[in-house]
Amino acid sequence: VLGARPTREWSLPSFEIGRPLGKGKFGRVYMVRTKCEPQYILALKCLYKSEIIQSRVEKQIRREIEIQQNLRHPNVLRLYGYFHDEKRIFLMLEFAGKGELYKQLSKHGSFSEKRSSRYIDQMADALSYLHGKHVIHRDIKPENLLLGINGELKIGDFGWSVHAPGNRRMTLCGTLDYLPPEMVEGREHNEKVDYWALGVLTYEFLVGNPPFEDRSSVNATYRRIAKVDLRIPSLVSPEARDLITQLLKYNPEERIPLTDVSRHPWILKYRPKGISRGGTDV
Ligand SMILES: CC(=O)N[C@H]1CCN(c2c(Cl)cnc3[nH]c(-c4cn(C)nc4C)nc23)C1
Repeated sequence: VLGARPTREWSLPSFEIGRPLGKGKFGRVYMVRTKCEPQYILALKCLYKSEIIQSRVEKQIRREIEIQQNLRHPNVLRLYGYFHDEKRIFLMLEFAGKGELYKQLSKHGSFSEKRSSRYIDQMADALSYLHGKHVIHRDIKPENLLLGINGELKIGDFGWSVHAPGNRRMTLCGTLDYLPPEMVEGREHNEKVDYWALGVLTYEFLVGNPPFEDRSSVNATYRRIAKVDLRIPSLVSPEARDLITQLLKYNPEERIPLTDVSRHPWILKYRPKGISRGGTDV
């Protein structure tokens, strides 16, 4: 859309500001349009420097920008560029026409086997691409996923991604539900943490809640993850059950590799025969 690296300098006056799309941790996201021809629609993410410095996440934001700017994949939200003024940093992000996936998930409760399978197929594609560039996402969950205009899945937030392998102590601000045992136990971890998260995501799409959720306490969730206390309801098909159990292995080395996910029976069963661009007819 906006070419590899915009030769021109972007600034706030380059855009007509539209409606707010939502808010991230450190600021808001607005739908905007470039003033000059050709007019592009973008999502402009505004981050406040003061908040970034206060929360001591400057390095993380720099990493997010550096990582996402170099990624080009149909299931990864593009970061076209960024600019800043004295108070704020602005990220020029691809606009995902069908919005946040978690809103669809909470609206429907859970997704059909076909819709879930199509999403997981696209996630496996995107994760293979990221791992090929030695990027671990580390924060795969419905809240970080967006939907393009044709229903195709887009991984959005790269706030927690690192270059593999990582074992940085992370202030656990988000949900623990997606963390694998090795991260819950603060041990060294590698890109196989995303395999575990893919298994959690598959379960949550089909069942409507994450597998180790225990609303009684954070520690209860910790314990269930560390024990891999996995109970898959009978509503889940045997093929989906097989894939989930092959991803949710305590030992990272035993988790089914992404190449095998892409050719798993539950994935092949629903893959479009024609040349459709991997979208999910919703
Ligand atoms: C943490 C974070 O950035 N979360 C969200 C806010 C909106 N944002 C979007 C981003 Cl970053 C990109 N594209 C979006 N499209 C939408 C959206 C579209 N519809 C119809 N409704 C919405 C909402 N939102 C975005 C990411």
